[in-house]
Amino acid sequence: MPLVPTSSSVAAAPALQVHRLHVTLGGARHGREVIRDLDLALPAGRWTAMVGPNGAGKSTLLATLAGLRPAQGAIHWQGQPLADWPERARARHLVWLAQGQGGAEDLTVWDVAMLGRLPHQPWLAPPSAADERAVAQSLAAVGALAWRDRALSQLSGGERQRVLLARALATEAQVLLMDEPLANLDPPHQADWVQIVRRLVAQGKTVVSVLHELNIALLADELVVLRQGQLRHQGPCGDADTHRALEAVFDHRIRVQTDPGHAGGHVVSLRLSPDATPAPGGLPHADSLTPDRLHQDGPARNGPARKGPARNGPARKGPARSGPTQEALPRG
Ligand SMILES: Nc1ncnc2c1ncn2[C@@H]1O[C@H](COP(=O)(O)OP(=O)(O)OP(=O)(O)O)[C@@H](O)[C@H]1O
Repeated sequence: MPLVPTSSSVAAAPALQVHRLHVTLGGARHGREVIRDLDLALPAGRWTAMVGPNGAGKSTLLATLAGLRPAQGAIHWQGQPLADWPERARARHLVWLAQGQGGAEDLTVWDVAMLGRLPHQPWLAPPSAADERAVAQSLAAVGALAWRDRALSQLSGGERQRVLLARALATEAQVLLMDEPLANLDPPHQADWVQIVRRLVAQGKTVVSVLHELNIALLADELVVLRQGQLRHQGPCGDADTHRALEAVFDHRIRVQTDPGHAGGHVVSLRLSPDATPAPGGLPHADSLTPDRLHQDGPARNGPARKGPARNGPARKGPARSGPTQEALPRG
């Protein structure tokens, strides 16, 4: 495989190398290419945040890196082609937390978290002491141990999200891919999530997370900025070039400023442009919806129902858009 160009920040051997990746969704006949000719190298033992506008291809890319979407091009984890990983080894090495995961509604919180141990368990074997310990520690880490006997269906959106995070943690994988893991989490639990990620990284694990919460994304080590299925920038979160790239992909509707009082030292604020002033009735003036804007980032941004400030918050999707669940990862 040809060497993938690495950014200056990818000093150590990359955990992931992607070369000339193309992903088409929607079938062979009416398919749309949503990832185009993408090269990427992600550092091992670091936290990388993937950001970009709605429809940029973030979730598709993350699922593809987990081996859950057919793709053209090369994906190497730890220098080994993804397809060559034995299924069971891959399921232990790589865990994927999808946004808005459903399923397993009748299982208890404990049993849901125990699903994360499947890649470690012999077929039909009861949980080992190590399994029990990993599940208890993971539930404790997200503050969910007290609900261990409650059914998943009895939990709020944020509580459920924490249990699904515990399931991912219980796998004790070297690489964690998380798609909008902060959806439904209140600020204290968002802060807890950041601290959990920091701990994982301190243990040498690699975390890749798709985030709409830009202020939290800027706490990562590295930012991958996507738009229209292409890599627009990759760089350290503290770099001015990264900040400018971030502002550009969001049409300068955000501003990144230095703020020593803010965790990480940089803060993202929204810019309200005059041409987006709501008309009577709350919708943007039709004049502000230029053809350019209407067609910029695909269907998700079309029409007057632009999300405005909410685009920076937890944009949780319903189960219908959530794609394959974590159980879809091969466990062998
Ligand atoms: N089954 C499908 N067929 C065709 N196009 C699809 C399909 N699923 C998603 N898409 C399109 O693929 C593009 C990328 O979608 P994806 O969910 O990866 O974007 P995203 O960056 O995660 O968006 P968001 O920030 O809204 O979650 C979007 O334009 C979307 O409309």
